Amino acid sequence: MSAVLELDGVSRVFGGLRAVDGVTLTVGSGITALIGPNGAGKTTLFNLMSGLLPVSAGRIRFRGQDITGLSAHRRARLGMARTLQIKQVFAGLTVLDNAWIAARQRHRPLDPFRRASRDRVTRAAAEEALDAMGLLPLAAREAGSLAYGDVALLEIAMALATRPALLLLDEPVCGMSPAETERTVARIRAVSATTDVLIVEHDMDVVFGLADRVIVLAEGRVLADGPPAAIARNPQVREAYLGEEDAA
Ligand SMILES: Nc1ncnc2c1ncn2[C@@H]1O[C@H](COP(=O)(O)OP(=O)(O)OP(=O)(O)O)[C@@H](O)[C@H]1O
Repeated sequence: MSAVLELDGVSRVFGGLRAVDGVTLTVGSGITALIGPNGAGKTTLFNLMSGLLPVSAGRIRFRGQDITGLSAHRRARLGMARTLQIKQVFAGLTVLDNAWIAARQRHRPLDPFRRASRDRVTRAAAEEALDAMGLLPLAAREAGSLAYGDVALLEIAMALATRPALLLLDEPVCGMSPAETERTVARIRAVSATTDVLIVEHDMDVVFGLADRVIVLAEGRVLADGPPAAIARNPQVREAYLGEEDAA
């Protein structure tokens, strides 16, 4: 089985600080969770993967292709989709239009004469993505009128509408009620049957309930990498988190 995403010695330096320090890892099929104490470098690593930040050193391959120097936009067109901690939907547009705009970014036409068939593909991708997130009944609603949990689901739907090979989710249940969290977790689990997912998440119940594999980052380095049960037992991981609690 080949990995969808491969990082080899990836580092990112901010001034004198090595926020990400020589990370080598692969992201394979199913749901991979990236966890770690505050300041471990998770967000920075996520931004390096998606191309929001350039690496200071190392290489990144996506579906076998070296993408180290590619912009976030180019990575998206190759099939990498991401959501951000700060929700980004067009509040004045309908739910369907939001998904449609997202779908169109990936399925942009090269041939203007094929516009009609392209529009069908775009619309189908938008509707499938909304359906996957349970949002089809809200398709005609203005996105700005949605409950917080539905906005978060719409954001994931917008990423899915590009029909990605890899979906990167940054704290997808942050700020949600327990009921919204449960619903979102079930949707992400269903999506993972057809799309590989990498999730950065602080909620340990979500991580250990959802992930097939957990990668623990501490001080910019990979501390542990394995199935959830082994990670939960790992003494170094426990120590990294206990240290955080002591400091709090
Ligand atoms: N743009 C930046 N400029 C300078 N330092 C930064 C920048 N972004 C992150 N850092 C530093 O890099 C380190 C890693 O930060 P990062 O946000 O990646 O960690 P994190 O694991 O996502 O933390 P949290 O769980 O608190 O969100 C921190 O020490 C942070 O202060």
